[in-house]
Amino acid sequence: MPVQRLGLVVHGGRADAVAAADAVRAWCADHAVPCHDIDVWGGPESRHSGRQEAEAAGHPDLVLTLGGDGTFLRGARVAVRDGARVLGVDFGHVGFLTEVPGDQVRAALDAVHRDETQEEQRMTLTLRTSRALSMPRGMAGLLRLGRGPALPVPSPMPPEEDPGDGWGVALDVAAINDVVLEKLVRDRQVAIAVYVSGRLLASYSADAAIVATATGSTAYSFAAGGPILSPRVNALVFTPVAPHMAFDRTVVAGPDEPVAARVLPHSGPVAVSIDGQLRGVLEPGDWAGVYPARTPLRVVRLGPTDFYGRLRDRFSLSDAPATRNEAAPPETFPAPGPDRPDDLRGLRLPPSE
Ligand SMILES: NC(=O)c1ccc[n+]([C@@H]2O[C@H](COP(=O)([O-])OP(=O)(O)OC[C@H]3O[C@@H](n4cnc5c(N)ncnc54)[C@H](O)[C@@H]3O)[C@@H](O)[C@H]2O)c1
Ligand SMILES: Nc1ncnc2c1ncn2[C@@H]1O[C@H](COP(=O)(O)OP(=O)(O)OP(=O)(O)O)[C@@H](O)[C@H]1O
Repeated sequence: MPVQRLGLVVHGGRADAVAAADAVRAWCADHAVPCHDIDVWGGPESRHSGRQEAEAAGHPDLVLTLGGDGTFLRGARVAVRDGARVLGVDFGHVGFLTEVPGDQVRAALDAVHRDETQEEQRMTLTLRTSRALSMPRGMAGLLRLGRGPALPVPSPMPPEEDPGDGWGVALDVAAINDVVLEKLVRDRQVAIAVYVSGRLLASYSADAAIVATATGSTAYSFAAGGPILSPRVNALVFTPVAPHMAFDRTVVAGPDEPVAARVLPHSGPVAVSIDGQLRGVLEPGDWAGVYPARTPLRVVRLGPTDFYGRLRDRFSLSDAPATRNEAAPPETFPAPGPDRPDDLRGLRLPPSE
């Protein structure tokens, strides 16, 4: 379907992204597509939830981001609320989530408009907490030392969704990368009992506990020693950060196996971060349960994804020194041939020639 309305998220600190935004507006004018700038950075009065941003932008069906992974996450937060698609144009440092090189923005928009693109659905995470989240007094000032003003605390889902006592409060939020429970103050670790699929796994005293999606498996979860998951996998990846115990392994849970944590009595305050943004604080006695959100993120792909090529490229993977004298191996396996044996037909492999 052609683009009906475009929401534009721009990394204002990058001259090339700002210039590309002008090209996008010109493309929209040429194609009679309404274009709405979405200010996801704004001051304290203008930082809104994804749902409010989507409404203020007139519910775009395509959110285009011009920036790095952070800019993509900010735009995706708006897109996922409405089931809109998101396309990331790369003007950043890592560019794991962005799809299109900066100089190909017009060609990419043409392809989307002509319906020549593909869509990839990424599982997102949401959570229930024992009580509505709140932010401690003075936090807003501290957050200004970081990436700018805080997002609002997530609202509870409408009451009709809530079955009542004991199940806590369902929060109206969708994480693309991760939900992180981390220590709020540097000298007080989090102490949490962790449950997978409703069963106690272990109690941890740690700097943080990460619950990541496959998308987030290359972000904080990776830095904490977690595994890399294909974006095609729907799973919850639980990884403790610096746990003070011998068992520090990741546990990968299925999409119907929630990961929950009870904050233990002697724990320090626990910051709840969603995709890197602090959204509230839990205290001893509180709990949080993380599970798949109802809406997946719809990511525009210009062609078949080469996730593993991107992995090799973005993480600058180098081959073992012991293989240095070998001839460079072929880029693909198996060598492409015209006909694929029957038993390989259903598998995702590089296209045959
Ligand atoms: N130690 C760490 O690596 C660490 C610590 C805190 C948060 N984070 C991550 O930062 C994310 C927020 O990203 P941001 O750009 O707004 O803040 P940021 O700039 O602090 O991000 C940190 C880095 O993570 C990269 N990144 C983000 N999502 C990624 C993904 N899915 N795969 C690979 N790399 C990814 C970014 O490009 C950036 O280089 C959080 O969701 C969390 O996963 C990482
Ligand atoms: N329009 C804007 N107004 C105010 N601040 C902005 C604007 N655009 C970007 N910024 C600031 O730029 C920074 C964006 O950093 P962030 O790391 O999220 O970008 P990114 O897209 O991930 O790019 P990179 O890959 O270079 O990190 C934030 O500090 C944000 O406040």
